[in-house]
Amino acid sequence: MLNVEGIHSYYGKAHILNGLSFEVRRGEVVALLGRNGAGKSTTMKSVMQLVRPRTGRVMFQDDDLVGQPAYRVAKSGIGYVPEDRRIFTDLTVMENLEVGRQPKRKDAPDWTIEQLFEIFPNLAERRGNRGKQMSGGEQQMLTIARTLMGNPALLLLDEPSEGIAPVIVEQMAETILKLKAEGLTVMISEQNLHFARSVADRAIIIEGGEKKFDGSFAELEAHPEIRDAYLSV
Ligand SMILES: Nc1ncnc2c1ncn2[C@@H]1O[C@H](COP(=O)(O)OP(=O)(O)OP(=O)(O)O)[C@@H](O)[C@H]1O
Repeated sequence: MLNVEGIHSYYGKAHILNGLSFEVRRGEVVALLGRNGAGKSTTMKSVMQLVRPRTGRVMFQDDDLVGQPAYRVAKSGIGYVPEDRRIFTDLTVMENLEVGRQPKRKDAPDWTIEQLFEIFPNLAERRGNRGKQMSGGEQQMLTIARTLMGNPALLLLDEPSEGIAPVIVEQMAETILKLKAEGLTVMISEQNLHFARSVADRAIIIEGGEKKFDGSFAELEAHPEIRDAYLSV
């Protein structure tokens, strides 16, 4: 579904992604792992074209996204939830969800607000509340739910377990598994190996903008030296 092929991305002169290639297949949950500064967020931004790779291709359903405006990437079916939650604090939960509404798309789950309330019961209870009255974890859930209102075929979640209470982290894991059960393809970036293993089918480890490992969590467990070299656990 998504084929990233040899991308090089920069911030000014700083060379951040160094010929990175990987694939995300339809229906799987993939975890992009790596230490602080490894290039996980830059990878997601390079898929969304918020950072434009200077070379390489980002193939999404037979289309090269490189050079396309970010809004068109979103319209083509990739939902992106950045690290910093971006809800409208003065709008209610319902209004925030309405803002995200996009037409149906073939090949992608089609969400109604009621279906999203089944997956995010906390949001259902707080549907009339304004964004600013919600906890960090609830805001994180609302950002994801609003992104789903765009009916993406692929969802990119940048560090979904970061900065939220442990009980909400568990809910977040359950939520991602429910989305997978609905057939959504998901890529998460994570520093939390335990969380990643609880939701993802496969791990891709990057360091210094290069891929160092691509395989199952069982394979990763069989090679503790890889974990020790590239992950902080
Ligand atoms: N806007 C920017 N301008 C310049 N350098 C940046 C910018 N954003 C990130 N970087 C640098 O790019 C490198 C990769 O950062 P990136 O945010 O992709 O890492 P990450 O793996 O997502 O880590 P984190 O967990 O900190 O988000 C780091 O060295 C970082 O300092």
